[in-house]
Amino acid sequence: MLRSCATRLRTLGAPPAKQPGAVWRLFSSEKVIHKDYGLPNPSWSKDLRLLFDQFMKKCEDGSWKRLPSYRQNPVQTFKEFQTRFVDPGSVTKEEQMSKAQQFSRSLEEGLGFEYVMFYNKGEKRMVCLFQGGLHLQGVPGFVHGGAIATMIDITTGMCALAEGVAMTANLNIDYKKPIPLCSVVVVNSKLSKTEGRKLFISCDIQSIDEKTLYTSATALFIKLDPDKRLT
Ligand SMILES: CC/C=C\C/C=C\C/C=C\CCCCCCCC(=O)SCCNC(=O)CCNC(=O)[C@H](O)C(C)(C)COP(=O)(O)OP(=O)(O)OC[C@H]1O[C@@H](n2cnc3c(N)ncnc32)[C@H](O)[C@@H]1OP(=O)(O)O
Repeated sequence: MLRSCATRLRTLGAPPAKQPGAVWRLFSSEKVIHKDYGLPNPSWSKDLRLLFDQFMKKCEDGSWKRLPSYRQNPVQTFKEFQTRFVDPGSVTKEEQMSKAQQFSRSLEEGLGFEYVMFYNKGEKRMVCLFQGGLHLQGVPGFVHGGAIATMIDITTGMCALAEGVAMTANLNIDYKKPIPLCSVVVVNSKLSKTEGRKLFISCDIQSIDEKTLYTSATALFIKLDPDKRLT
């Protein structure tokens, strides 16, 4: 389903996957550099690089695909989303739209959310390799629960988006062990059931040696109905 996910995201205006660093002209007066954040940077630990390399190997036979990740979606993405699902009276102004950023990509490199996602279409599984930086602290030395929820929402969300444009309706999280800051963990999500527009997705977060289960969660996403306005 990844091809259709990628196709859908492109339909919504995301930059094509094969053009990291390409210059995208959104308005005649504005140029935005779209950097692909799902690639190694100097803040990535040895563990994260190692895991990244392992998953890139898995991509070679086509069973897994790495997802590119951008800080900003082109204005066209907003426009198409709003045209399809938002009441014309409540659409966001174009100037504001151009300044919007993906929340999880808006912090300084290495201090916030460092992650990369891989999708297995056959298994309907989305895996996220995540390193939580020092500015995600909750209890001293550990990642904030809200930051963990964010990563679960994004990972399950991307799993859901492979099926269509969907939003989180419900997220249940069991925090079993605290996640140390700067450690690398594996967020593993899978579409477990579909009922009409409802997508049920399970998710857990484990240490890289799989010995520690930090978090387990279930999420319900609802595919948006084009005949209903969100606002
Ligand atoms: C959306 C993305 C778009 C574009 C992507 C572009 C770029 C991608 C780049 C990065 C993406 C990163 C991933 C992002 C993932 C993050 C996702 C979010 O954070 S979404 C934000 C949080 N969620 C919301 O704000 C949603 C607020 N809720 C709603 O707007 C609505 O409730 C809804 C979810 C849209 C559902 O409303 P509908 O009117 O469409 O559905 P209903 O007729 O009410 O229900 C259908 C069906 O589902 C059952 N149901 C609904 N809600 C719940 C619930 N909370 N618990 C259990 N069941 C629920 C309902 O009972 C109906 O069931 P049925 O009668 O059996 O059919």
